[in-house]
Amino acid sequence: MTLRIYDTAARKKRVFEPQDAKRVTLYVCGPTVYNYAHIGNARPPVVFDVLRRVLMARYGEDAIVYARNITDIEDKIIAASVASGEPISAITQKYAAIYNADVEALNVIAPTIEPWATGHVPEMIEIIEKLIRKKYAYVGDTGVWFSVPSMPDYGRLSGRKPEDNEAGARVAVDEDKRDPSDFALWKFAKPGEPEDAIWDSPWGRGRPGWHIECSAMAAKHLGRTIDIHGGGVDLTFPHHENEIAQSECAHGEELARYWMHNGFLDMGGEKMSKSLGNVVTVHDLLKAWPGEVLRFALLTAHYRAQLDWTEDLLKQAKTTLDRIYGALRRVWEADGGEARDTGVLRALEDDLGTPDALAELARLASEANTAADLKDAVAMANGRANLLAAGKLLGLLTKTPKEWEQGADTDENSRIDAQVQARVDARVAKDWAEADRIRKALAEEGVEIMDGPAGSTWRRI
Ligand SMILES: Nc1ncnc2c1ncn2[C@@H]1O[C@H](COP(=O)(O)OP(=O)(O)OP(=O)(O)O)[C@@H](O)[C@H]1O
Ligand SMILES: [Zn+2]
Repeated sequence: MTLRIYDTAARKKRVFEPQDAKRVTLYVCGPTVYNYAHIGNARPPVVFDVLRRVLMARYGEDAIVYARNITDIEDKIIAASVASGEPISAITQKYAAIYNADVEALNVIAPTIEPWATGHVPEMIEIIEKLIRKKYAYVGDTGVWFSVPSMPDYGRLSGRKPEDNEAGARVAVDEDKRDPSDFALWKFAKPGEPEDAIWDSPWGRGRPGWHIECSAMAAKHLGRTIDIHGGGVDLTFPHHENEIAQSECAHGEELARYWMHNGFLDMGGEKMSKSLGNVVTVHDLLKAWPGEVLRFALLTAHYRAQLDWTEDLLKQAKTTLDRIYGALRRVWEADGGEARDTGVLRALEDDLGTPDALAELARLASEANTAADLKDAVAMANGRANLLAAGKLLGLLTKTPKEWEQGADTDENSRIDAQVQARVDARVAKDWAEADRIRKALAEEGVEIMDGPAGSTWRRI
C-alpha cells in the first residue's frame, strides 16, 4: 500500500515519498505557552501523533525525526508576565510542562526534538540578515519587516492575497511598513518592556516575530527542506505562508514538500478558542475522563473535518473503549498470536482515515469476542495480536485490560478482589443470599462483577 496524504499546497491527496526513507522529517507548530491548553489545541498533537505512528510503521521507528516546537516568546506571553509580575521563563516552563503532561496523558509520543524559540535567536538573526542582504527585508522605525511584494509567488499555499495580511490578528499594523501586507521579522523593544523579552541584534534591541521562530527551528533541526509540515488550519495563513516566504527567500529551497492541516474542534457551534471563551482545558477534562477517552473522541472525526465537542461524544468514546478493552480482557491470556494485515493501517494510509480505522478496531474486538465465545485458542491469540497492533497504530489500548477496568493496583483493589472471591466461595457453597449481598454491596461502591467462562472479575463503572 502507498501512503496518501492531502497536501494543502497541492489541494489534493498525493502519494507520500520522503526525500530519504532513512530520515523522514516532520515539523509541527507547537503551543504558545502562557496558559492551559484547551482540547482544540490538543487536536494537532494527537492527529500528527497518528501520522507519526503510520510513518514509524512504514519506515521504522528510528527513521522518523519529529520536531514540535515551544513558542516561548510572543506578545501574549509578555502580556502575561507583565500582568502577573512573574519572569517569562517561570511562565513558559510551567505551562510547557503542563502541556507536555497533558498530551502525554493522551498517549502522544514525545517529539524527537522539542526546540524552544528563545534558544534559537542567533539562528533567527542569521536568516533575517540574509533576507535583508537579498533585499527581501528592510529595517524600519519599529522593527525589521519582510517585504511581501518582493516575493512574486507569495500566497501560493493558502491562495490568499497579500492584502489579507492586514487583518491578521498576529500582525502589527505599523506606520513604518512600506506595504500594508509586510510582516515583522524583528520588533524593536518599546520603553517599559521587560528585560527578559529583549535580545540584542544588529538592528537594535528587541525580539523576533512569531513566524521567523519556526523558520529558524525547522532549518536548524530538520534541514532546509522538510518532508511534512503540519499544524491547525488557522496557521495556513498567515503563519505558514510567512514561514514559506522567509525560509524560501533566505535559502532558495522549498521549505516543505507536503503541508497538512487539521480542521477545527468546535464547541457550541463555534471554533473552540480562548478569545471566544468557549474552552474546556485538557487539564480539567483529565480530572473526569481517562486520557485515552479524550484521544478516542478526537479521532472519531477525520482530521480535516470539523469536530463537535460534546459530553455525548465523550460518553460514546468511553462506552466503545470499554467494549474493546472487554474483548481484549477475554483474549488477554492467549498470547503468542500473529497480527494479520487488518484494515486499520489501510484506513490510516488513506490520508489518516481515523473514522474507518476506529470502525475496524471495533470489528477486531467483535472478532476477538467470537474467538473467546468459541474458546478457539489460536483465534484468541491472533485476536489479541490484532487488537494490540491496531492499538499501537492509533495510540490506543496502551493499558492492560486490568488497568483499564480496575485502575492502578492499590490496597483497595485487593479488598475488592477478596470480596469477589468471597462471593465465588458463597456460590460454591450455594449460599445465594450471601453471594447476592456481596454483589449488591460492591455495586453500591461502583464496582461491577463480571462472570465469565474463565471465572469472575470486576470493573469500576
Ligand atoms: N479549536 C481548535 N481546533 C483545532 N485546532 C486548534 C483550535 N484552536 C487552536 N488550534 C491549534 O492549536 C495549536 C496551538 O496554537 P496556539 O497555542 O497558538 O493556540 P491558539 O491558536 O492561540 O488558540 P486560541 O485560538 O484558543 O487562542 C495551533 O496549531 C492551532 O492551529
Ligand atoms: Zn510555526
